[in-house]
Amino acid sequence: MHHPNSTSLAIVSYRRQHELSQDIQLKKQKISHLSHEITRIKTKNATKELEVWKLEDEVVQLRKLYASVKANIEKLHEYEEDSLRTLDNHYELGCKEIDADLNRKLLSLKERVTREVESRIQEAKAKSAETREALVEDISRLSAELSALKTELELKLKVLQDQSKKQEQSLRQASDVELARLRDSKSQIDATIVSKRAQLKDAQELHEKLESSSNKQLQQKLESLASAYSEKEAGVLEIQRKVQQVKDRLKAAESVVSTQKNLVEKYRQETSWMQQRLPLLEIQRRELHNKLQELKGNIRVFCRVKPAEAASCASFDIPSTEEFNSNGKQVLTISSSTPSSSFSGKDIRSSQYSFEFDKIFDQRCSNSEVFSEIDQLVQSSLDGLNVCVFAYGQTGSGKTWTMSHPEDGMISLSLKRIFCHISDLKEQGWEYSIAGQFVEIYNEQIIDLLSSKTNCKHEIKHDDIKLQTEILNCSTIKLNDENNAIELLTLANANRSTGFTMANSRSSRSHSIFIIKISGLNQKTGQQTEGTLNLVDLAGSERLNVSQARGERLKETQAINKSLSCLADVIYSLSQRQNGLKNALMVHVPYRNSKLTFLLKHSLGGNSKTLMFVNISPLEEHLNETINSLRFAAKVNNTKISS
Ligand SMILES: Nc1ncnc2c1ncn2[C@@H]1O[C@H](COP(=O)(O)OP(=O)(O)OP(=O)(O)O)[C@@H](O)[C@H]1O
Repeated sequence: MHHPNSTSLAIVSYRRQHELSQDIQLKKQKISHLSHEITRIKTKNATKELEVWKLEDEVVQLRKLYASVKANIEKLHEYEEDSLRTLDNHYELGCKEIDADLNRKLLSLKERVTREVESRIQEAKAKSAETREALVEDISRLSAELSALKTELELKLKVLQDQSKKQEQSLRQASDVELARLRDSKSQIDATIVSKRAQLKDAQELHEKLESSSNKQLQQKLESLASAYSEKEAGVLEIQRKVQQVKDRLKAAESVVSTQKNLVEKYRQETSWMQQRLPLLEIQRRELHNKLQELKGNIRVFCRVKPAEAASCASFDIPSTEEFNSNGKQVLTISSSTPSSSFSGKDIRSSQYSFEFDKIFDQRCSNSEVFSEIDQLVQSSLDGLNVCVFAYGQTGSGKTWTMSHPEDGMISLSLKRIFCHISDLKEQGWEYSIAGQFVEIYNEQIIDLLSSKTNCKHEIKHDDIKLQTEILNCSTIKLNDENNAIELLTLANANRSTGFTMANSRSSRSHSIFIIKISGLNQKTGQQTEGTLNLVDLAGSERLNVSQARGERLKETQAINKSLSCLADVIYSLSQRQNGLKNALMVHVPYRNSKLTFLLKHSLGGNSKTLMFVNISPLEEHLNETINSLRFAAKVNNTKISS
């Protein structure tokens, strides 16, 4: 293969050869030389030519190869194009298929997604509806709460605003006051400054004056000022000491006050505790009080000896107040130098008699001392029990003195004590209602001493459940205080029979009974009580010669004897019952045998308390009656007479 460059070179070199051959001719010297060169070049050229021929051959070969390669390439191209076309076709077909498949899938996916989306939308819609409802509820609830809160906040705000307004007002007032005070103090300070300045000026003038005065005067003044100063200092020290003393005293007083306060607080607590316990303690007190009265005896007999008026007294041996025998009784011994012929049985021959009593009051005892023994029975009547206090004895033995003395008789003192207890018990919630009746039993007839009506029949009615007694048509006066009671007693005394018998006033021939009805209600505990206190002044017990009595007097005498002996029988039977004798409940108590015992039925038996004063005269001449009275006492006291 011949390269174009090589070809041009060959042409150039041929031309040059040609030129050179022309030059050779022209330059023969150089030709030989150059001929070598040429020969060498020719050789080289031939080699080159050969190489060119080889190269041209190679080029031809290569061209052939190129052509075949090109043909192959073209074939390959064709094949490639065919393949590509086929592939394109396949691709197009595949693409179409894939497209179709994809479209299908897409469609189904679309449908599925659409369905899914729709269902989700439905669900979401449903949920959103629920949520919306809940939200609506929440919102309405919250708005209600909000409005409530708002109202509350508004109220609070208003209160705060009011408070702040008030505070602002008070602050403003305080600041105004403070400002005024500051202004005052400023003006005071200004005034002080002015006065101080004036003083300073004075002092300066004085100073100048002093400076101008002699040294001696100054010295004297200085000394006097020094002594005055030391005096003042001592005074100040004294004042400081006194102030310290006052402070110390104040401190001590404060500590005393705080101790007192603590004590007061302690007492207050104790008082409130006591007040709480008071109703319970009151119940216990009542129970204990009643037990004590029972231990003392539900039937008690006391003897009271009237003060001696004459010299001819029987010899009375009365024990001292504290002297009791082994039975817990006091023994009265009477000795007589001239035994009375009216004594019967063995007593006639005896000149010394002994009687047992629960208590004996001698001639010196006052009514108040006597009352101290029945005081507790008055308390029992306030506690809801029925109580009877009798005064028994011959005419003139001191029954009326004991029972009805206007100042310190048992009636007066009992009333005083009742009203006193009532006011004491008020603190514990007790309210009492007191009513009084005053009757007389004369010839077995009841006479209402609070009424001026005569010929009025008074029947006795018993309430066996409440253990209370009622006298029909009998006046009852409500007693609110002692004055009412005094009015009642005055009225009774005025109405009391003033008819005279042969020897005595009719009052001595009748039994007088002052009935005090006591009803209590405790507002705090609801407890109720109903008690009756009967204060009885019995008819004179002296024995009358029935055979000598005529008409009214005979009737009186029989009635008195009957009722007194019946009273003794009733009390005796009751004491037998209470002493727990065999078949005690079988013991008959003859209440009905007299008006007196029938009237006092519920105040004599059961849990009621009976007290009998046996009033006796110390006179020798009354010894018979005294012995009779003591016998009566012995019977009701269920004791034996020793002689
Ligand atoms: N303890 C006494 N101290 C002083 N004087 C007394 C005492 N007891 C009685 N007397 C006096 O004795 C007199 C008779 O007393 P009183 O009227 O009390 O007796 P009585 O038993 O009530 O008589 P009657 O049955 O007639 O009513 C009165 O004058 C009275 O002053």
